[in-house]
Amino acid sequence: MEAGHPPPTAGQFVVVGGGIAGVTCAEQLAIHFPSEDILLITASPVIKAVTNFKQVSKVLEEFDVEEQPSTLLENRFPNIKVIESGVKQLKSEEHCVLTEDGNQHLYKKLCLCAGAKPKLIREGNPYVLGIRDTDSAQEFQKQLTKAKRIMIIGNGGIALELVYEIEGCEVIWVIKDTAIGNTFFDAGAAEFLTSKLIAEKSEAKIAQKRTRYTTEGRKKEAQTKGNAGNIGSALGPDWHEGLNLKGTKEFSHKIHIETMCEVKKIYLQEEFRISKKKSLTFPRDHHNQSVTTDKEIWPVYVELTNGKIYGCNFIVSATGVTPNTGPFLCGNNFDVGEDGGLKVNDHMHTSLPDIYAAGDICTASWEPSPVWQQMRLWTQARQMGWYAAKCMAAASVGESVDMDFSFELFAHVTKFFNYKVVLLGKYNAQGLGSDHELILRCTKGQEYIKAVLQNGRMMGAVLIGETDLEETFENLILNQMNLSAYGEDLLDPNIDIEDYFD
Ligand SMILES: Cc1cc2nc3c(=O)[nH]c(=O)nc-3n(C[C@H](O)[C@H](O)[C@H](O)COP(=O)(O)OP(=O)(O)OC[C@H]3O[C@@H](n4cnc5c(N)ncnc54)[C@H](O)[C@@H]3O)c2cc1C
Ligand SMILES: NC(=O)C1=CN([C@@H]2O[C@H](COP(=O)(O)OP(=O)(O)OC[C@H]3O[C@@H](n4cnc5c(N)ncnc54)[C@H](OP(=O)(O)O)[C@@H]3O)[C@@H](O)[C@H]2O)C=CC1
Repeated sequence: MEAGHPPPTAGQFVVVGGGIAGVTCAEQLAIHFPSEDILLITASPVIKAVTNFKQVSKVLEEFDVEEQPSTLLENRFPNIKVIESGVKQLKSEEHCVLTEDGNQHLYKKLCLCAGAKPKLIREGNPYVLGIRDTDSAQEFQKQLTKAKRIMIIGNGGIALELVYEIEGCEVIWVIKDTAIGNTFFDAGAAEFLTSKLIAEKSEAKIAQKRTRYTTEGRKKEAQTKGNAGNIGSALGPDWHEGLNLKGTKEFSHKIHIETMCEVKKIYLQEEFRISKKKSLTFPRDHHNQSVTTDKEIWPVYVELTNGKIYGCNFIVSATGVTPNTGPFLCGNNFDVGEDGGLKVNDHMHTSLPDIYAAGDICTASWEPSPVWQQMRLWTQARQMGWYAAKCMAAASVGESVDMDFSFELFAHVTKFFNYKVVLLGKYNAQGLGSDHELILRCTKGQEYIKAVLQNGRMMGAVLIGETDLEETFENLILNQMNLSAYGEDLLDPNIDIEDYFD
């Protein structure tokens, strides 16, 4: 053992990370073993608790997330002890973790749930912001209140939410693809949503989604920012509800989309002034009107791979996440996936003895069901944390456990541009090649429904709007009924498909 450290506590169940995955895992372990102490070690002074959990259908689930002081968790589960200190080092051979407060903790079984970090287009550039936790979201808001124009890079969940929510600030949205929202939508769904984006945004306040964060937790977080370099838990749905996402201007929405390009070079103001040869591009809105004469001097200029250059106040890099596997895991020989996550098998077990992982940090490395894929989402963090606890419990008493049902079918419910969005199975025909057919139904401004079929069987679906079809489609994907005989009738609005199949 490390010289100078207090003697380690006895081996127990230890969970690292106070996000959805870690907290769910600790809670389940506490329920399985009421007479044992469960240690939850987290770098953030608030934890994320799942509340109001509702199983909407067999696989679809909805819940709220509350950011709470860790004492609330300890009150609910007297056998959970929370340590608010980052893990400095894992010593897997010694079954021990060292924390930044100078203590060491022996584990008999450990679950790593340390989440992920934003994957930024440029590390260390003060004008490039990522959004992950409460602190980074607040920093973004602070910068936005002084901004006239910002650039958003990326085409996934965060970018989709931001372009819809930001007001009073020009947005140059830079995407690699031809259509918006590539991580969730195909071109058809993107077109359906784009029409909403360019339509004048209603003055009415957008209906709230879910999630409330307690100010209690926030206050405490502000007071205890002692864990320099450590990240807080990821935000979740409705993270922007409490933030005033308004720039300095009076207009509502001004978005210019640059498709099929990436960032080539970022110039600071001074660098740009020196390279005078470059001429500025004036951004245009959807009517091809110049939105500015651009006499402005901007703090930062961005050259895109299509040759255009835009000045802006700052850049948001909404370009995905990287699993948070270092430096506290250095020196341990984990198998990692292509995306850098800790590989876990069908029992959430990593490649090292007695170490499990769940949530954004891990890479699912089992042979998945044909209609499931990993995405770093809230629901999967909860499901993985829950299932990891079940596997840890079973292993410690020598029992076997079957794969949890939630991994049978990918199911995600969320909101984009104020539409309810349900994604099921291979919703974008991922991995199906050209051997599939799509059946579509679209009513502009109201709903967009897409069913993905292969050999007459439904493999996935996208449901945008209040379609009420999620349960029926979920069943059709799960039971793999041959739907060839129904053809296009499957989405005929005159046929009540729910009655047909339920
Ligand atoms: C802006 C934003 C919006 C999102 N919106 C949605 C959405 O609408 N729907 C959806 O499904 N998903 C959404 N997500 C994704 C979702 O939030 C994550 O997938 C999920 O929260 C991951 O949970 P986790 O527990 O694995 O990790 P995290 O929530 O990141 O938790 C990791 C925990 O580990 C702790 N930690 C890190 N390092 C250490 C260390 N060395 N020692 C101790 N503790 C450590 C952290 O402090 C934190 O408590 C969003 C993400 C972001 C950033
Ligand atoms: N409502 C919801 O469900 C929400 C979910 N989230 C989740 O939070 C996490 C973080 O969100 P986000 O950052 O948007 O991540 P996402 O993974 O959703 O999207 C990242 C986007 O950035 C693109 N990209 C990656 N690298 C570059 C680059 N160098 N230049 C330009 N574009 C690039 C990706 O394109 P490509 O795919 O081609 O690599 C993709 O379009 C994700 O796990 C996401 O699923 C976030 C907000 C809302």
